Amino acid sequence: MTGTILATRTADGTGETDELERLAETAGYDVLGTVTATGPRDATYNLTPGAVTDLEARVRETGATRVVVDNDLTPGQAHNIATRLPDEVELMDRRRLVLTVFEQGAGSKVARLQVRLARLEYELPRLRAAINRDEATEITRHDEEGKPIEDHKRRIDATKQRLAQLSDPTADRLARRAKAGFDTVALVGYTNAGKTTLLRRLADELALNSDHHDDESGEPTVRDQLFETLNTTTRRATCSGRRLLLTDTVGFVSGLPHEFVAAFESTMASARHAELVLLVVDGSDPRADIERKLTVAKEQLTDADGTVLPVVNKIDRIDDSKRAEIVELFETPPVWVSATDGSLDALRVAIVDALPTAETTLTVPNSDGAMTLVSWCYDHAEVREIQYGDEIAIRVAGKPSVIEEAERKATNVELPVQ
Ligand SMILES: Nc1nc2c(ncn2[C@@H]2O[C@H](COP(=O)(O)OP(=O)(O)OP(=O)(O)O)[C@@H](O)[C@H]2O)c(=O)[nH]1
Ligand SMILES: [Mg+2]
Repeated sequence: MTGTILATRTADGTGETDELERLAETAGYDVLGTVTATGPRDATYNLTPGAVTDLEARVRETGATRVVVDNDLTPGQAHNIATRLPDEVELMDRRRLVLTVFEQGAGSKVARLQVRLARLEYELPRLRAAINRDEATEITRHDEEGKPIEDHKRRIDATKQRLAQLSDPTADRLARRAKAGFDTVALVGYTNAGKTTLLRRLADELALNSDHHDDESGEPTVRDQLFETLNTTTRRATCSGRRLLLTDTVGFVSGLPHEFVAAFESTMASARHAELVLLVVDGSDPRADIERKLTVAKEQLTDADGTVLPVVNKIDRIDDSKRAEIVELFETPPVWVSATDGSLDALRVAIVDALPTAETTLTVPNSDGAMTLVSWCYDHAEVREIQYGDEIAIRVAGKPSVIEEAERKATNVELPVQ
């Protein structure tokens, strides 16, 4: 653990450091204290001069070896703050901290390359600024040719090329699966909302099989940390006879630095192409946070193909008055759940209701072929009613392409041999 001091700036004195603190803890830093600057933006530090003086004092008094500033710092601002701090203190801005957390969490090859690209892009303007200040010697001592900017750019290009070669198969995979009769459902939402916990509950209660794909490292993990899920995980579930593929995604974060958009891209692709998106919200957050986080989510989901179903999680931690207070934030009524306590039946019903559904009645001669069709219907859709006689009438509902296939199969059922 390295002793860390956080620094934030707010215009009106209502500083919010929870998220920064959790990010720092997720990175494994020991947070020793926070300095809050109140007042307008200051171009030299992006803090206030008074706060930088406080920061300097706090660092010296606690022996902290790292400072994390909540705002994004230009290379010049970073330099100005760094010169006020003891030499051994590492200074990072919020972006650099998010990068560090991503670096620790990236599991798959693609995720690692995306994080590497984000880091190289983050470093490029800083490297330029350092060279302009004639202080490049330290940063560039590994660059023997002495062309650090060109080399850096070459590394960026090489990383982009490797990423392109490993092009993300998410969209293809989802299209294939949708064709194969699966309803694709993605869980999205702010980091720590409870997506992974919910996925595990739904899959555990409903799973016939689990379906693992390349990008994933086994059982999805749940820890009280941000960005616990950096790689998507897909598991199979069955809901009212319908076969679902549930995909977990990395949590959103507000003010996502642009370098990370690519890192989020592959996980967001699964959400964008899913037939249904469960937008998971932590109901125990303060109302204002929920509102802010919903705005972030909406931005990310503007081009989603499917229906978006809001799900308010952690209702074990809220009372009726809190519910009444937050319900008005939603354009469509949310489903209320607790992923850790209580039943998810209402959610399962809501999932099936929200999926595109077709219904048909198949009438086929009573034969062995009919029995095969009946059992196929039970495996792939919801059999709502069945009547046996000389003919068998099966009223069945499910994914439209599955119902079409059932109709095709029904026309091929042959008369029984007399
Ligand atoms: N009290 C309570 N805690 C919950 C509930 N659901 C999840 N949690 C806790 O919330 C924390 C975060 O849950 P995760 O499932 O990892 O959240 P996530 O949305 O997957 O987070 P990221 O992967 O970081 O995006 C864990 O400590 C869970 O145990 C709930 O219904 N009630
Ligand atoms: Mg998760």
